[in-house]
Amino acid sequence: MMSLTPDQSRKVGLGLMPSPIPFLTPRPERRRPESRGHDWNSARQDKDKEVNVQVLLRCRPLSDEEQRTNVAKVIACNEHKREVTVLHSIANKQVDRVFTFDKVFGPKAQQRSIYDQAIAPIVDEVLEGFNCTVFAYGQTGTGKTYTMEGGKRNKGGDLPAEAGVIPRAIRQIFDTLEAQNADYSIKVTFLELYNEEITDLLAQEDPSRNVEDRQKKPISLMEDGKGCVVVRGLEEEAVYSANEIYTLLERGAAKRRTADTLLNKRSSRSHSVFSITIHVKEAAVGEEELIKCGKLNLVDLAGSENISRSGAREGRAREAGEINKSLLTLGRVINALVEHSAHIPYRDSKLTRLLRDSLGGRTKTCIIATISPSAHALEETLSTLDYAYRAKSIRNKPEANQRVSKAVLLKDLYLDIEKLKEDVRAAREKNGVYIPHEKFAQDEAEKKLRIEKIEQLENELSIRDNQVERYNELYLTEKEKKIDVERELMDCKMTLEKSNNERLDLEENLRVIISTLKEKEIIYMNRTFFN
Ligand SMILES: Nc1ncnc2c1ncn2[C@@H]1O[C@H](COP(=O)(O)OP(=O)(O)OP(=O)(O)O)[C@@H](O)[C@H]1O
Repeated sequence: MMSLTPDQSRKVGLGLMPSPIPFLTPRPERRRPESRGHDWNSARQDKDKEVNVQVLLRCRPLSDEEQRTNVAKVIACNEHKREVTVLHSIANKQVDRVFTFDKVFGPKAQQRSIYDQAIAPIVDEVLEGFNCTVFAYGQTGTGKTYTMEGGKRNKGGDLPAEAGVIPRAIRQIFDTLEAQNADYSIKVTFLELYNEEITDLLAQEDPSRNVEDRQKKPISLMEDGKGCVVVRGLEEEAVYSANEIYTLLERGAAKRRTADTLLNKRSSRSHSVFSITIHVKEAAVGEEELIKCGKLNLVDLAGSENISRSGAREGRAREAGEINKSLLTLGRVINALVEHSAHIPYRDSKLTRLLRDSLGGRTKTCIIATISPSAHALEETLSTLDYAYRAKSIRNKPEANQRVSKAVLLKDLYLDIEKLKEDVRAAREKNGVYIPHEKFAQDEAEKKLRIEKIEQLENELSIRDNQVERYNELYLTEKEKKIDVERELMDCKMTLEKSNNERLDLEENLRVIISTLKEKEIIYMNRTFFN
């Protein structure tokens, strides 16, 4: 079981779903925010409204190297028609393929324009209390990280033109809340999923701990009993200004593992999830102060290319295999959702467990598919386009998070503190991890139910096995009977053929006899006539 260090216990962060967080209001003296006109009742009325996952397509420009070597371009983007055309010829015959997406951004599209058109409205939804996810999907080197994180910061602290979705989202959140004079808190987490293991990209190395302790990152995924996935042991970092984000991104980027591949020297072979949780104090209703909460997940997936093409070998085979397992499961989840299958294999990989609510759940989701215009990447580009096109038909039911009263939030926090104290005690005494009594009882009850279910399934399986065995025996008997009948049929056919041949011989003989008789009759008549 995992144990927590006192340092972690201070900062333990929970969940892809918003967790109760201390209300860090930077300016308590500020006046109440003006209402932005959002009607929470209407948000609740929207409960059953299904919306499709939004899919955007971004094609990067040819790199300097590609331009220098005159690499052919096989992609044409029509932003106005929201179409991307893959110029393709087979045996001198032009067989272009055209795909339509919710938005298409060509090689000239600027980071700012993509953000303003596609992401800013999503961040507005987060500020209204929704959970939203944006994830980047595509082949290595097509610009996923460029789109999500973007270029380096300017010295002055302004956003550079190359800033990606993450810094722009943080800037928009701060700007909006400041303009409203809102009381708010913003917290971020940054995790990496690599070889089905989660690493906290924001966790500071504690030099006082020994190497073994440092390597043991007790981060695990847990279900919270309400169908939500919780990342246990993840540090939540409070952010007080938009400029701080670069320090966090740099801290995270430094920790991200990269491996050289034949396609891209510093190819990211892991998935990363950057989450921003916002708590905003709303106008008080009577005595009660209400707090709304929204969460934005920004997911940068590992390169989608297949293992053989990326040149991953031997030492990295496991690594590549695991990454593929997560992406394959993501593909299977998308297929199952599109085909309305009864079983969606979310549990088959950590990535799909993490993204569960974003695919077919209550989260608003947007996928940015990134492609290269180069002829060399044609095969992967077509596969990304097919994948992204399929994802367009996934339907989610976005639901705004319930507002919580400050009193309830504080109560939750006190409970959390108590739990963390117990965790620390358990860690100090090195006797495992503290689990509250109710949680333990609930886990035990679930375990009992699961054991009963397994027994029931085993019984059903054994009944089915017996049936299968019986049917097998029946099948074998029938098969033998069939062989006998076939043999008899063959004998009959041979007898029939023999009889037929005999009949033909007899008929031939008869014909000879008749003709002989006729000849004799003529001779006899001639003799009689001349005599
Ligand atoms: N739209 C773009 N405009 C200009 N340069 C771009 C664009 N997209 C990507 N690039 C450049 O292409 C290179 C590869 O991009 P990036 O690292 O973002 O790819 P990636 O898809 O994240 O790859 P990986 O899967 O390895 O993480 C970088 O040098 C980046 O600056």
